[in-house]
Amino acid sequence: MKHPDDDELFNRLEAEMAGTRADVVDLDKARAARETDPADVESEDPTVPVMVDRPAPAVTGPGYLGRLAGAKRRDVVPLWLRSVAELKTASAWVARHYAHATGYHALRTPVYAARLALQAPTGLARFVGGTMRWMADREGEPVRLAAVRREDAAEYLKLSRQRDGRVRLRTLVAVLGMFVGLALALALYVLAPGWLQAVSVSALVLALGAHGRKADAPVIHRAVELPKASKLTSDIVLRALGAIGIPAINQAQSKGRDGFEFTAPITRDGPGWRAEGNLPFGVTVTDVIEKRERLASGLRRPLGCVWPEAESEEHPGHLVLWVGDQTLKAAPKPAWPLLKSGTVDLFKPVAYGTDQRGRWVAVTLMFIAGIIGAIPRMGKTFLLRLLLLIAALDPRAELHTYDMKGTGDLDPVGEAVSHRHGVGEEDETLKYALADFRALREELRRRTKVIRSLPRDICPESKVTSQLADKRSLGLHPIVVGVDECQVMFEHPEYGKEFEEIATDLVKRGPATGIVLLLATQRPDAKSLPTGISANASTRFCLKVMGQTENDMVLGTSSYKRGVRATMFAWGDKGLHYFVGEGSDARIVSSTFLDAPLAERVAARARKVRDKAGLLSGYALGEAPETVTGPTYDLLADVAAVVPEGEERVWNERIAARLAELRPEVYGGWKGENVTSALKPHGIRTRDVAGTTEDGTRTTRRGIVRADLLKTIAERNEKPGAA
Ligand SMILES: Nc1ncnc2c1ncn2[C@@H]1O[C@H](COP(=O)(O)OP(=O)(O)OP(=O)(O)O)[C@@H](O)[C@H]1O
Repeated sequence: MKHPDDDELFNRLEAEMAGTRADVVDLDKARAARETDPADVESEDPTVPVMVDRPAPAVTGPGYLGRLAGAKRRDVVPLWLRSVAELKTASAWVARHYAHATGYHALRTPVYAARLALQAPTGLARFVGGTMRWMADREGEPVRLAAVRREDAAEYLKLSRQRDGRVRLRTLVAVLGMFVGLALALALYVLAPGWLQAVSVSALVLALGAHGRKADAPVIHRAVELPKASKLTSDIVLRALGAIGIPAINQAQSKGRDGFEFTAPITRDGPGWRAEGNLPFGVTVTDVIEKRERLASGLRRPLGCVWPEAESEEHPGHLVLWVGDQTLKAAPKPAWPLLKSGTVDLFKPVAYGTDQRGRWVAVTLMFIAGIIGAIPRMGKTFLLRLLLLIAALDPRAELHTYDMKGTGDLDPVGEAVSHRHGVGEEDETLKYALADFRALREELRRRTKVIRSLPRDICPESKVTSQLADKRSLGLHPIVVGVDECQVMFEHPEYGKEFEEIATDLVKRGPATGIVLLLATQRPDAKSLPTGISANASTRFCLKVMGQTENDMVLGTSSYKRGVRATMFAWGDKGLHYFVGEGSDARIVSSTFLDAPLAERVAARARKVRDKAGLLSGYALGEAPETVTGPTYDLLADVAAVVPEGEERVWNERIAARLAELRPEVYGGWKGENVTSALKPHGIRTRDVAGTTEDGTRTTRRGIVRADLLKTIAERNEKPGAA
């Protein structure tokens, strides 16, 4: 007969035998080996297989100190108690709750009194009836009747005697009580002042009214309906995990195991419960996130309450499950700290939304290039406006705002503080925007030169700092450019390529020079958000999208696969988005909701601060833009000029050097890569080109084919704006 451990034994032996020997294993011998010390076996009998699992050494892994050093310490003081803002918010909620309850009941006091007075006769009847029953010892009656039915004379006599004694005593107490009561009433009637009489009678009536209440008609109703959130227990979590249809969990549970190993107790975490632990081997958190809806069904909680997450420092099978008391949408949001007062230092993180647990999430706008993507009507414009308002609150920041949708959503910011502001997709606006973008490119070049020329001790990291931004003479103040519906720019038949070229440059080199580009689009695809831009953006905000392609376009390649899926947001989840940036993993954030009047209020405050500091400029002052530095050059023509006929294939580094010679003020400092990225938007592909270096070595480097260049120029001339 097969021993029940044989399978396990085989599995263990498999690893040992694989590739090393092909002996037929004698199971009895092997079993015996399991019971003997493997070390002995190894030394004494070479034919017996060596066990794969060694007995645990006395000390496993790092020593005590090592384990202590690596231990994860839980917070002594919870986060919400450490943050003054969160403590204030929590206290304000509690205060508001009780103020509301007090007001609610105070207003209804007369109604409550009338109801109680009406119920007083019933209460009196109940009181009298109850007293009579008590005096007559009615509670013992069923026992006495049972004795009668059993015809048990001895028992009956015993019970009757006891009852007689009890009735006598209770009657005495009742009569005494009645006399005391009457005497008290008489004394009150004769001696007490009017108010005390009134209070006593009212108290008596109310007490009788309360005694006469019906169970199904409460006198006092609740002032607030508290959401009922049941406690999250391990049973509920296991039940839900077993119901989502992951085979490894189901198999474990069918064998009587849990299928999930809790690594910490289930605790309260903000306005919800947090459970964490290890999924079975091979199951990842992404597998669970994919089945979030089923998980919510298993937990019997609304979808908006259930947030399974991975923890970046743990293995991919470590699940952190946070279950909120209320859906993210319904949960009360703390007031935005910058709503009524305060200014911003763009070099520091600024709170712009809250996470599932109601904690502030901050964004540092400096040194980023951000993209915002979503399907229409999910709150993309509101989010962009919020970020621009944050920028507006740093008086040093120069704002360039473009609302290509043309509905005026960015006007509160634009009218109040923007240096450049454009609304609509008319040709005039696009020309204005293009001129501004060209000026920004020039500014970018100027800034790179300024930064390069600064001594190391002033500019140690070769990028703008808050101190450098303060020095107006250097002109390195933050510039924040926000474009809503940016696809209008990039898809424009005439200016699209140039917009793309400049925006790509701003995304790549802008952050270090203090220029921040924020682009929002409702159609995140390669045309509306060119890959040169989407791939280089450092910060991403993705509200609800419909599919994997859009998701990865906004959040970065493979995000969908890793379980970062903005497709899971519901239609009503406005303002809810995945936020990638600030050097951390994707986080779910509910952005602060500021409607147009609130936005106007914040913008007006921002304008006041700027006005005081004398930092208002451009559009906000009603100034027309200075004559725009249009393209004083044509890149394609310039490249054609430096690649003479006969030179069919040429290295980009050579083109860069020749361009720099041709127009040092424009192409000074260009390298081969600059040529590559500048030509890319025009559709000119860079390939491997064989050539000879200055010292005569034959080698292959990146370059272009002259025919491609000429073809693109011809197409452009034929169809103005095509390239
Ligand atoms: N953070 C938020 N919280 C709650 N509701 C919001 C939030 N942000 C936006 N909304 C609501 O969503 C609606 C749509 O917002 P918004 O105009 O920003 O969408 P959009 O994605 O820009 O749409 P479109 O693509 O049509 O421009 C707004 O009218 C607003 O009421």
